[in-house]
Amino acid sequence: MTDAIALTIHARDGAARTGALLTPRGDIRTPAFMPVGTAATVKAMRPEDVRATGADIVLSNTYHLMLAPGAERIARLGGLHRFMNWPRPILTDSGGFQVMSLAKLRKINGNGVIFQSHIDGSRHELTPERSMEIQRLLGADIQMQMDECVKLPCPPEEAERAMRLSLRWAERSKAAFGDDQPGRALFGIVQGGVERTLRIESARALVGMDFHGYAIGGLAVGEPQADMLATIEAVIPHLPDTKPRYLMGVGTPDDLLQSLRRGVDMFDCVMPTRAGRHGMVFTRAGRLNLRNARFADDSRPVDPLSTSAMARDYSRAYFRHLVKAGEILAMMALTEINLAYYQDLMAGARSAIGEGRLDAYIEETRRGWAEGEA
Ligand SMILES: Cc1ccc(CCc2c3nc[nH]c3cc3c(=O)[nH]c(N)nc23)cc1
Repeated sequence: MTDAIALTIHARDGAARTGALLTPRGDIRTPAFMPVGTAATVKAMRPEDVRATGADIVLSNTYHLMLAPGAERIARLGGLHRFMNWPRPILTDSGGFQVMSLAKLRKINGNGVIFQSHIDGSRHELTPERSMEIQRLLGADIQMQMDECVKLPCPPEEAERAMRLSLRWAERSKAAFGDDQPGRALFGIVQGGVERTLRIESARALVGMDFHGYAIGGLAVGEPQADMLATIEAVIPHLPDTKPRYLMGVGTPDDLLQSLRRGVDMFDCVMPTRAGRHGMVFTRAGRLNLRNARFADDSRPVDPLSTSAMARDYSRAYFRHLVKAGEILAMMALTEINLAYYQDLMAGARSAIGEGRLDAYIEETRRGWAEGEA
């Protein structure tokens, strides 16, 4: 068993790579899509069904779990894997991002962030040390440094302030992670807004601290795809080739393809699960808004080529009926269909990279969306 979490690369196609992150709790095939399980559940899905879509790892959240049910309680109950009955790898975010986007009356100072719970208004402080303590109590296999992600667009001096604060918090997170968590990893998070020089300085400083992997943060916050891709192209050459690269919060199927061909290994996004709960499904022929009246008499399956039986064995008309009626089965089924689509997309990319035909795969996938009679 490897001491830390090691990335083995099986094949390359241009800047893209396919391989696996080997962890004590199981291998993570890359490029990987990681379903979001914010409050210790991938919403509307049982863990065995999440696994059946092809997921090797799920994400969970320091911010949500520290507020409810509490990190110490989860630790007393055997840790997060036991608590949510997910024996495979779990990655937890450090909480700072969620505080800034969810909490009330939050205030960042050099030491950390003070905020009021969005649940009951109770007052909390989250520091790099406390974030790492929570992630350790949860038992996360991949832990994230505490950072500050600025909203875009923002003035360069604001991006610089947050980038430098994130570097100071990177040092403190690494010290608090310690060297007594074999088989677990700590990832640094590159910040710097859309400022090329700040991004490069952040990446080089983090590499100097020697993390197990590196996330590109500060994106998927409303910037155009071109800005996101330019930032990835600026950062990747400054990250170690044999360590994993995780693009946080990204994205649409096209975002994933465009990013993995530039060398990204890991993705997370709420889109497939959130869209599924709102009646929108991803298919090989593009997106379907199943609330639309045009599906009322459409007896065709959602996506006959999906690995999900829900996408093959039920009609669009049936799912439109369920969505309009607010039936719970709609949320369950459409979430599963979307997660299966994202996993199928990643599996196709892994095979294409392995066979040196990634560009053709991307071309034929995008053609399916364009031509699809979705
Ligand atoms: C459960 C869970 C949900 C969400 C996330 C990622 C949340 C997320 C971002 N989402 C969109 N853009 C994002 C940027 C950042 C970022 O810069 N830093 C951090 N720590 N998280 C981000 C991680 C875990």
